[in-house]
Amino acid sequence: MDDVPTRTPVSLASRLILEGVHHSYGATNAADGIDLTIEPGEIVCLLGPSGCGKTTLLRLIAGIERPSAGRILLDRQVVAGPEAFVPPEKRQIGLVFQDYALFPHLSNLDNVAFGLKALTRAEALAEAGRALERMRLGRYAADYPHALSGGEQQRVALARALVTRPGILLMDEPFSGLDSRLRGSVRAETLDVVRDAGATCVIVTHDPEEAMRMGDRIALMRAGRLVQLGTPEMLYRSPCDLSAARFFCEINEVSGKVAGGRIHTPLGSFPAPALREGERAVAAIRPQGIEMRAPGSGIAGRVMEHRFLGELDMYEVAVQGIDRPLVVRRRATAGLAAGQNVGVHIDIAEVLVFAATGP
Ligand SMILES: Nc1ncnc2c1ncn2[C@@H]1O[C@H](COP(=O)(O)OP(=O)(O)OP(=O)(O)O)[C@@H](O)[C@H]1O
Repeated sequence: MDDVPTRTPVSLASRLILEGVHHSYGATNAADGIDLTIEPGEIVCLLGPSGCGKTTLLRLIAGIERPSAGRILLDRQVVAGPEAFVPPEKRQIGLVFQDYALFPHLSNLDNVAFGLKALTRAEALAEAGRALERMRLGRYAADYPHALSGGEQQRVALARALVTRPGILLMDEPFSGLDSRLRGSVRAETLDVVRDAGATCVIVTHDPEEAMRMGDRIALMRAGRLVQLGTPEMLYRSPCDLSAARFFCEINEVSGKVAGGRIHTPLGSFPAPALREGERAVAAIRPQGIEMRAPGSGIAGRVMEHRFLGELDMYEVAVQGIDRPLVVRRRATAGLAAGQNVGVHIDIAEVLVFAATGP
């Protein structure tokens, strides 16, 4: 094909609004009053541990499930609510599942052409062919999905989801079937294609790093609820509670008590302006926020273990007054080995303070 467009045709991106959305399976509240607005063209990742309700929310948006209360709007149209329910095929959505859900008995070209029901067969095949070309899969058009690698199958699934130019693209753990070496490149490619298409996009993932790479915003979920919504930086820097902090980064948790607006711990005192006087609290210290200098400065510590991990090595450092050694991540320091005494210094910018009785 000579006249292959290099960019994916632009969709008319939809605004998605969820208002007080509830859904339960028996006694399990899989969606427990979700309010969320996603702007046209925005990529939002639904992030959270297994069973928190991410897939249920995606299925509600798609129209595969119907909410027991609340409303879902696409642009100004109510697609789910007490007064209306629009079935999935009428919602102008594109879906990409974890297992790609390609039809094994159809060629890659026919898989992509499948949703183009409004076109003649010849038009649908031509359009599907262009979509495969854009994904650099044109040479596999006549082949069957099983002959492709996982990454290529994922791209066929993405071509199929985008060929109808949906206003909103919904992806459920789209990269989890790929091995870790392939995942990074397929992720980056997918992000380019989705941005080019301009579609609003909701991606379900349980991987915080993936959410930070892909999402304009991240919606952090727990037990059917939305616990925090914001940019990746906002969620990483200012997690709403200790559980959210733990979810984003390995942390050292050091207990202490609040006095004079600060938490006092064996590692020193840190500002705790939002906490009550006398309250038990936890200082969460990121491993990269701990520095080891010559003994005699800072807090006395001893290196218990050193593991070479490439760019940043991991050290475990015992400090008096703390039950477990601190996990420290630093560039490998020549000669710093297990058994050595060090002076521990904490970078206050890497310390978050939370009430001890978090969820
Ligand atoms: N069809 C169903 N019948 C009964 N319970 C269900 C059904 N689907 C989901 N659930 C329950 O609803 C809750 C939310 O499930 P959901 O699959 O939405 O979570 P998730 O965050 O996507 O989890 P995962 O990451 O493991 O896929 C879980 O407790 C789950 O066991």
